[in-house]
Amino acid sequence: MRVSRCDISVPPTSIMSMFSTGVLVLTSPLHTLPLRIAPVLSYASQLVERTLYVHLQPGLNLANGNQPWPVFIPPVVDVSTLISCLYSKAADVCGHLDVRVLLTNIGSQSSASSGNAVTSCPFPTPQHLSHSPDVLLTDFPLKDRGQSHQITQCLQKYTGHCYVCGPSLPSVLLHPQLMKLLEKEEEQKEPEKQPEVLGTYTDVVVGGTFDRLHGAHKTLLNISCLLTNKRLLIGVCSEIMLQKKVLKELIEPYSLRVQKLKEFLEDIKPSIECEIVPLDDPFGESVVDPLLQCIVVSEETRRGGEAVNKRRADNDLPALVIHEIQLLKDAHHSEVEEEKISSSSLRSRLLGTLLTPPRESSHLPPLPYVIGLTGGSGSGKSSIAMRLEALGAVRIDCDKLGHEVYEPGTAAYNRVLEEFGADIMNDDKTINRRALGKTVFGNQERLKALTNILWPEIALLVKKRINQAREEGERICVVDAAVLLEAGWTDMVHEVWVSVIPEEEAILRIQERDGVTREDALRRLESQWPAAKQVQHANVVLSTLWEPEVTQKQVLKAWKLLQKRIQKGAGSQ
Ligand SMILES: CC(=O)SCCNC(=O)CCNC(=O)[C@H](O)C(C)(C)COP(=O)(O)OP(=O)(O)OC[C@H]1O[C@@H](n2cnc3c(N)ncnc32)[C@H](O)[C@@H]1OP(=O)(O)O
Repeated sequence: MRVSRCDISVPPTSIMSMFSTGVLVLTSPLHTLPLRIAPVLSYASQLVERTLYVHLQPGLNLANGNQPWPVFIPPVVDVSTLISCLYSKAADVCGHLDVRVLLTNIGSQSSASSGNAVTSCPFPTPQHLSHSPDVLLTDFPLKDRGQSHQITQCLQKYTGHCYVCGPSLPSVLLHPQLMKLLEKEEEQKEPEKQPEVLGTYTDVVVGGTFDRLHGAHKTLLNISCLLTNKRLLIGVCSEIMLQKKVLKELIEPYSLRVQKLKEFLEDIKPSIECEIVPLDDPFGESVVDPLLQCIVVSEETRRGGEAVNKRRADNDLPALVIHEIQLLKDAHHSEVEEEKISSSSLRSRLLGTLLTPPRESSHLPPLPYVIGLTGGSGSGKSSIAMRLEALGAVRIDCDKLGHEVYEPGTAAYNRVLEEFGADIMNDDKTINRRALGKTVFGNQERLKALTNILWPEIALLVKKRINQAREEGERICVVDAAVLLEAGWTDMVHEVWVSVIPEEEAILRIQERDGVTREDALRRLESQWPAAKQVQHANVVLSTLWEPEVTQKQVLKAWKLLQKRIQKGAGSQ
C-alpha cells in the first residue's frame, strides 16, 4: 500500500515497516460500515501483521478543532450486525490477523456506572490491552489535506484516553484510499433507519470448544458480551467431550483454550464478570444455574438451546431467552471442508504445515536433512513415506530394518531366542515374528525386553543408511519408524512428523491389512503412545483419513514448506 506523506504523522521511511498491533478507530456511521469494512480491513492488514483492535465510535469528529472524547454507544442491533460482518470480512480479507472488536464503550451508561452515579465516560482510566498498540489507524474522512496533522494529533490523544498506548504512536489515515468507494456510496445513499435497541441480560451463558479462536467464536463471544450487563458464564468442552471431533489430536489443551479465551474477553470487555467452567456433558451449568436469563447459540446449536430449556423446566427453573447468531461463511473453504468457518476446517489446514519449530540440531550434519516419520499402527505412515520418496526423499523403512536384524546367526537373533525361547522359532529356524508379536503386544514388560535387544541394532542400521545417503549426495531422508518417539530417537532426526488417524479407523485398517482380530489390533495400538501424546512432539502432522488425493496435497504442501526451511537453514549458515 502507498501511504502518502500527508496521511501520516511519522516520517515516510518508518511507515514502510510492518506494525505488530494496531488500534483501528472507526468513525463512519454504523449503517455505512458493512459496505466499507472490507477495504478498510484490507488496507489495515497491509500495515499490521499480528493483532488489530477495532474501536467503534461512529460520528467521532477529529477535525473540528475541539478534542473529542469517547462516549457510550447504545447496544443497538446495528452494532451486532456490524460485528458479525466485521469478523466475516476479516476472515475473507485478512485471515492472518487476530482481529478483536473492543466493546468497553458499547453499552448503556447506567449499566456501566457503579451505584446510581451515572458516568458519561466509558474509560475513567485508559484500558490495558493484552498486546500493546504500536500504530493507530482511522477511517475518519480527510476533506482537506492540510488538516492531516491536526487529525492525527487528535486521534493520538483520543486513543490514548481510551487505551494504554506509547507516546506519539504513528497514525495512519486510511480515508484517501477509500475515496473512490465512498464516492460510489454517496450515489446510492440509503436513509438511516431508526436504531433498534438490543435486549440485555444480567446473566448470559454460552458454550463451545473454542479451539484456535476464529471469527465465528469471536462473533459469538462479542455478541454474548453485548447482551450481558453483569455475568457471562462460558462452558468450555473438556477433553471428555472431544472424543468424536475430527483431528481431535490437534485440539489445543483445555488450559490453553481457557487462557486464550480469558485474554480475548479481558481485551474486549473487561468490565464483565466472566466465569469459565469445564463442560463435561452438553449441558453443564446451563440447566442448574437459577440466575441465568439468556443463552447464546448459533444456527447449528439452536436445538441444544431448546434442549437446555427442557432440562431447566424439569428442574423448575425459568426458560432462557435463546439468542441465535448466524454462522459465518468461510469464503476459503475447500471441497472437503465445511461451508461455515469451523475449527475442524482450520485444523485440517494445519496438516502439513510447521506446527512447532524444529529443535536445535547442531549435533547433526545439516544434510541430509532427516525427517523422523512416525504414527500409530494403521495411520498410513508408510504410504506418506512412499509419497515423500516419490518426491525425492530417501526412505528408511525401520520395520524392514527390524526384520533384517532377526536374520539367523546375528547377535540379535541369538539374544531374542535366549529371551523368548525356542517356541517363537519356525521349523526353518527363523524367528516367527507373528508369534513373537502375540507374546509382546499387550505385555509392556515383554515388549521392553524385545525392544531393548532390537532398537540399538536398528538404530545402527538407520545411521548407516543416513551416512550412505550423505555420501551419495542425497538431501532428504525419511526415517519411517512406528515407535520413533517411544524409542527416544528424536536426537537422530532434524524434525518429527506424525501421522494421525482416529482409533476406530486404525483398527479396521489393521484388521483388513494384517488379517488379525480386533483384540490383537487394539493390543498393538495400546502398546504405542496415544496419538495426542505423539502430536505434542510433532513439528508437522499429517493424516491419511481422506481420499488419496487429499493426502497427496498435504504431503506436497509439507514437502514445499520443508524445502523452504532447508533453504533458509542453508542460507543462515
Ligand atoms: C524405533 C522403531 O520404530 S523401529 C521399528 C519398529 N520395530 C520395533 O520396535 C522392533 C520390535 N518389533 C518387532 O520386532 C516386530 O514388529 C514384531 C516381531 C513385534 C512383530 O512383527 P510383524 O508381525 O512382522 O509385524 P511388523 O514388524 O510388520 O509390525 C506390525 C505393526 O506393529 C507395530 N510395532 C512394531 N514394533 C512395535 C513396538 N516396538 N511397539 C509397538 N508397536 C510396534 C508397528 O506399528 C506395525 O504396524 P504399522 O506398520 O501399521 O506401523
